[in-house]
Amino acid sequence: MKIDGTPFRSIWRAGETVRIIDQRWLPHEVRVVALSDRAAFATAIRDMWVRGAPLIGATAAYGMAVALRADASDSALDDHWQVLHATRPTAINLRWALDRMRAALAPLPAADRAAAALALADAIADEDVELNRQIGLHGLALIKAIAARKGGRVNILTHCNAGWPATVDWGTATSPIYHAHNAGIDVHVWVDETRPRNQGAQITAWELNAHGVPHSLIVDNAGGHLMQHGQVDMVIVGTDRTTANGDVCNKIGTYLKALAARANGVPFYVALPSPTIDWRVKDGVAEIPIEERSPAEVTHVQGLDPEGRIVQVRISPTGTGAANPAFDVTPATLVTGLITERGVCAANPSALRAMFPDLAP
Ligand SMILES: CSC[C@H]1O[C@H](OP(=O)(O)O)[C@H](O)[C@@H]1O
Repeated sequence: MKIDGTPFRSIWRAGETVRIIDQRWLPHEVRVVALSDRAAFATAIRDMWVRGAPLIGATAAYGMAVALRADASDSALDDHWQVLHATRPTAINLRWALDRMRAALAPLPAADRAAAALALADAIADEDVELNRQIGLHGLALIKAIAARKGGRVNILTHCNAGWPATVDWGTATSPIYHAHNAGIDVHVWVDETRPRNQGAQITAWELNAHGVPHSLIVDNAGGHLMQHGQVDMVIVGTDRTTANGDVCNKIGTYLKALAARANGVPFYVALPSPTIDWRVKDGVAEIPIEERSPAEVTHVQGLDPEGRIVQVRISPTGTGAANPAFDVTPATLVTGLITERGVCAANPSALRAMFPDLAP
């Protein structure tokens, strides 16, 4: 999408150099950095310079390609896989991308692996852009139907950031919104700030602002109230891992939004590209590993000080500890539909298998 009129992706290549937007400093600074070796890629994923399931996968693919320049031996291929896979546990796209890279590279002579890996990483990035564009077209049909039914502004609530910075481009949850806005439909987005890291306040609000999409920032706990008062026509969120049964793992707080949506008759949609489906897992609550991040993300908050410096401030007493589960799992029974690149399907095993007969085991 565009930043000040200039088209951007969240990750791109300039010759042999891979560059990213370091998202830790958004919305106040757009810092572009080059990632030069395996350690830099691992740090960028682990410390959330880049984040969002599809982008994590694309970044890991490029990380594998850059790592192979240093050592492309069979043992190194496995070691690169291990180091990059260990960065974050929940988004399945990380494993999906690394598995796809290793499967394609292992049969090649070591001398050919780095170049082949770079080409495959490029392909994974380009595929992600197209998958998300297609998600947007299928989601657009849902928004159009609501607009036709109510004959006015469509109010959409989203949680965290499943926007273009969470992917290579377009986003997943935001792609239908961008398509609807571009088609002249009057859409407005309730943007959950999304504690503790505030990806909604810092990234979703920033990207919607840049594209001119009407939006309002809300505290995470306002969504249920807005739904009770008829202020939310649909919820669209992203996901970091969706199971073969249709259970949806996403940023912490998503489950509560799904409960409020069900209680108020608000359709709850999840937008995802097929690499985010983990066909090996059925019961999301029991089986998906939930990342536990630093308590400091809860006890501190980042923002601009009066002098315009980006600072962290403590918001709780020094002696207060914190728990920080980064994700939760919404059972498939609370999901109205899954907006995929092939169409909208029900969140159940048979519908998923019918939508993806070539992928389902
Ligand atoms: C399109 S996937 C976006 C997904 O990833 C985010 O998590 P994080 O910022 O920790 O990587 C969040 O769960 C979003 O819904």
